[in-house]
Amino acid sequence: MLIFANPHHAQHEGRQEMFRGRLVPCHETPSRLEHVMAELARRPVGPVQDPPPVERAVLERVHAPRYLDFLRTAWEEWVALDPANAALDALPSTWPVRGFRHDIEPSNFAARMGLYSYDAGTPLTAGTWVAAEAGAACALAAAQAVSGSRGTRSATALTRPPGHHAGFDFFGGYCFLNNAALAAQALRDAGAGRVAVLDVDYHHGNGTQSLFYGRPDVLTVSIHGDPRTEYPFFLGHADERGKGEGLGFNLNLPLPAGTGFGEWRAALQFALQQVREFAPEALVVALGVDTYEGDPISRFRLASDDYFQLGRDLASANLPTVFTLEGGYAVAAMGVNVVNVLEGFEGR
Ligand SMILES: NCCCNCCCCCC(O)(O)C(F)(F)F
Ligand SMILES: [Zn+2]
Repeated sequence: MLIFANPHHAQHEGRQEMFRGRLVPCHETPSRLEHVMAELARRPVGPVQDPPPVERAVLERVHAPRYLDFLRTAWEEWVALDPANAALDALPSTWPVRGFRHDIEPSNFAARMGLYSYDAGTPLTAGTWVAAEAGAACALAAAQAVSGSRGTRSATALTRPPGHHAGFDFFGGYCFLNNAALAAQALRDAGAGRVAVLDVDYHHGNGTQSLFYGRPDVLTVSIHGDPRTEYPFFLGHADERGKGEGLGFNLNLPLPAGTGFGEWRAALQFALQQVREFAPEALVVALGVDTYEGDPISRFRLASDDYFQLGRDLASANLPTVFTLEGGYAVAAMGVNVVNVLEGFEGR
């Protein structure tokens, strides 16, 4: 397995997020990835390398140019408003919900923060763009590594910030660039006729679903906490099956809070069966380990040893596979749980 680690991830370190109505210290911290890197040093599953730079045109295969422009310059705009802003993260506070217009881009910075986001839990900081772009580079390098005849069997984008909540032109849920979607699109552009994305993070991959919802060439499957009670709340129900020629190529498997590995694994087996029937040339796994029983913000009950089984089950699909790191907030167990998946996948 080739591993591409984000050398700039620590440049994204939010101070506070709006969480359950209060501003609290961020859950999505640099130490999450540091724990994974430390565990990989103890239990190597393959060579770890920096990714090559990413080209803007490749990011535009998934994200809107005006959104990318905004992300790249948002921090300097924020500080230009008031030098004191340099000591604060930028957070949105007003959003264009139903009935508002999205076609005209206001010149007001607070308005543009809201135009390009959907929650106030995702602080934008001085280094966010550099970190997010380098994370996308990891995902693209991993996709490249498994592409074509000389492709390796598996590759992992070891990165933060995560990506699966980010859409065509919006950030949220700690995500800015959709790494799993970028990998899937890159696999398609490298010649894979069909690609499946399987999202095993605790939270529904709303961004990934929305990006491919009308397309039959990318199957998107997500196993997650029931959105009636769990974030992101407003997408992820079982009746969302795709639209137009993409109808039948989106599958949501919402599970109740409190779900244990037995029921969760049954959903995984069903998801893998649908992937097999789709017969893709490659698989992207949006790997969040916030399904862990000790996760502070999530409510499934997987134990660390269950992640070995998850890795083995994913390997049973027998597909060239790209892993993108998504969520997981029990920081001390983060490294063990992620490496358990990768070791299980590699048949260790
Ligand atoms: N009252 C619930 C508030 C939840 N706050 C946001 C949770 C974001 C989860 C992010 C994630 O774990 O899905 C990702 F993989 F993207 F990192
Ligand atoms: Zn999550």
